[in-house]
Amino acid sequence: MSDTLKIGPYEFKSRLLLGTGKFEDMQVQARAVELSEAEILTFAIRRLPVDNPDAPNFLESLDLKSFKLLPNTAGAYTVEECVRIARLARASGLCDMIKVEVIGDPRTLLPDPIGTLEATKILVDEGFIVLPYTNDDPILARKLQEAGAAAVMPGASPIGSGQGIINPNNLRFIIEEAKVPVIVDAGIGAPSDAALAMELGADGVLLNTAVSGAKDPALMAQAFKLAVQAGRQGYLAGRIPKKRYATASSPAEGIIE
Ligand SMILES: CC(=O)[C@@H](O)[C@H](O)COP(=O)(O)O
Repeated sequence: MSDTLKIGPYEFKSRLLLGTGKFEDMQVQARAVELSEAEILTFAIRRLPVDNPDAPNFLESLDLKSFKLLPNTAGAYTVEECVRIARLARASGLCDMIKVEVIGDPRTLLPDPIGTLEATKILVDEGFIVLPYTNDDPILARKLQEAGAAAVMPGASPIGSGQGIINPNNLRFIIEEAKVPVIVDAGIGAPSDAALAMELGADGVLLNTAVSGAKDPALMAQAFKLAVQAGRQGYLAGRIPKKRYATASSPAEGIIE
């Protein structure tokens, strides 16, 4: 049975999306990307010298033809900035997919929900395949889908915090109602967080800091690959319900008195 992640017209075997640009060493980044088996890589457009493609940059150690690039609008604090950055990405031929980030506050880096919705509407109208980074609000997730988002990307916890999933209940609400893929993005700290997101029924996980900041990023990337696969299989297999009291593991029938 093929179990692929479908975003807009694209289909992926891997459900792990990886952020780039935060690794200390570009060779380590390349090895981590390889071991993660991620097919979608995200990067901040503002950190790329888009007006000079020959200038050194953090993507050059990667064979970009092997990946789907997901440029993001990191650093945008207004709708106008976000839309301008997205248009720049498209004009530079980077990709038709865009991860919308409209940040509402510099300390928490939480998204501005109203700006995110507005930017999503504008960019969908302009023909982008829009994947908005959003907070874990089920109502906003619904409105983003109604606006034409190709996926919704609720944060597990603040970007780079490594706190893991703060509100699994909200994620569950978003997942239950979603008609597009739900990709848990940001705040993932350990492979177990990614496995939990997938067990909850998320379609994918996007992370950066947990791998790029690990003591051994390549080994951690591999651990995340396995965790996402395990979580997905656990979800598809259907976990047992939680009960208040014990149930004997060995059935009572057939026991010799
Ligand atoms: C694009 C990117 O890599 C981040 O914006 C993303 O939200 C990952 O967050 P973490 O670094 O917390 O995984």
